[in-house]
Amino acid sequence: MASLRDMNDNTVAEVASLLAPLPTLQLQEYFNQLISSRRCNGIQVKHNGTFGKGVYATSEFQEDELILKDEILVGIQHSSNKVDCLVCSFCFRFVGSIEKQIGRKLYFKNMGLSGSGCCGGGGDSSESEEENNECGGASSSSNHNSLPQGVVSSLMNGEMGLPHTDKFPLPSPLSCPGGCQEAFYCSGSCAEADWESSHSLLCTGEKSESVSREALGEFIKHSNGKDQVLCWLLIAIAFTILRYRKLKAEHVNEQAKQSVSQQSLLLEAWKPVSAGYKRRWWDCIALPDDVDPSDEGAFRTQIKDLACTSLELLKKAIFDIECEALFSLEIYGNIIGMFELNNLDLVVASPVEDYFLYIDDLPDAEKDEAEEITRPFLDALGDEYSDCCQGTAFFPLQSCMNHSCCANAKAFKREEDRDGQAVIIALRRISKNEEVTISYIDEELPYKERQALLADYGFTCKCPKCLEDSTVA
Ligand SMILES: C[S@@+](CC[C@H](N)C(=O)[O-])C[C@H]1O[C@@H](n2cnc3c(N)ncnc32)[C@H](O)[C@@H]1O
Repeated sequence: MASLRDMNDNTVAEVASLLAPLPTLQLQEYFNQLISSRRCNGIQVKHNGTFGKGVYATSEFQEDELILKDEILVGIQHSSNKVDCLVCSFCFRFVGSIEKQIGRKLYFKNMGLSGSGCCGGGGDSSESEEENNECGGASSSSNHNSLPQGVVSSLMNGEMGLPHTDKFPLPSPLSCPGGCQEAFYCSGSCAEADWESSHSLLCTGEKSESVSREALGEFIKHSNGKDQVLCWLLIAIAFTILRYRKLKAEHVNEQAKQSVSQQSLLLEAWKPVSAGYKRRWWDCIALPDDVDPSDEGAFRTQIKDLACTSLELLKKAIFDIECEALFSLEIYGNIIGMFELNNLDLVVASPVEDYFLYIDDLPDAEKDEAEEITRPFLDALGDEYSDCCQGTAFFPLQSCMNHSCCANAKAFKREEDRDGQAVIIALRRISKNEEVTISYIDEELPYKERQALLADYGFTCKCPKCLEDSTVA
């Protein structure tokens, strides 16, 4: 087990430097670059003096105006949601066709595998799913009439077509270039970007660059059975290793110009993770409701033991001696802790929902004609016709937003936002220099419940609403 005790002095020093806060100037430079690459010029990230970094408006925003669209650094679709929605493994856009989406879902449903529900299931959230995604309502029966498997298969395989689906074209799914049959993409550029950023190390197919595909499979199985956050961690470590290798390759080409140490290359590769707010997983994880406060110590030890076990599996799967520091328990705990404190729901609305709403809105004669064909499928899907893509992700800029129970912004997917990016919209006018805040919790809850939920993030909220409510609570 890679505890600090087992590591040589160099690696111990490397772990310490990875965990040291980034110098202010470097941090500022990193976020300035990120902001300009995202083309969201009305904001800046800066320290607010009281609780770390925050996002501030550098120009005025009007109500409903877009403040920020942030790309995912590391994200995952919930494993239970994978049978409900076929999406690009990199950008989370729906792929295939309406027929394929419906056929596939019914196929898994007939096997008893589907059914996470649109607004149910999965993952810690710093934003309510309701706000991220509005699930509409075509009239559907909750009576799940199953269809013959032959009909379902021909729909899934593209042998059977449904009316009006040409209005909802989706990109054809491209298979993983590594041959894993688990990742699919909406385009060659997404396939390439995913391969380069993490998937080449995580692919279980024949072209995998992992140390052991068997160990990788074991790690994934273990994580899905315990806590999906471990899969997220696997991607975060693979991402850092591949960034390191890329920087090293670039450096080898530039070697004659200047000499850069292995340690500084790893520090540079680690910067996106380094810039995130973090604490150790077993220190910051919220105590579940069913654990008695007197058992808190034992619970935290149990979480640390889980981290130790999964770290062993991870090392067998993707260990890289040049990045040994990443495989220490301290780093491991801090990456998961960062995720726990910063993750945002990843939600992408379903084109299948749009399709049935479109049919429902057709003029009577056309609607009757279409529904004769579509109705059995809608009935078979039941309320799950509108299931959206659900997952969880870390967004480097959005994660700098602090909380307020009377926030001036929120995460909200608009009609046109059809991929996994985080979209932040102004809830009211925001003036220049004002801090942009979002609510991590349901701000309509009573004061005490809000504070209890926010305790999981390690702070007591002192926003104007809390200050006022605390006097009457
Ligand atoms: C998602 S991060 C927000 C950015 C963070 N301030 C940073 O320095 O990167 C969440 C953490 O920020 C701090 N935080 C956010 N909102 C806060 C608030 N209203 N009061 C006190 N601390 C807050 C807490 O430590 C929380 O765990």
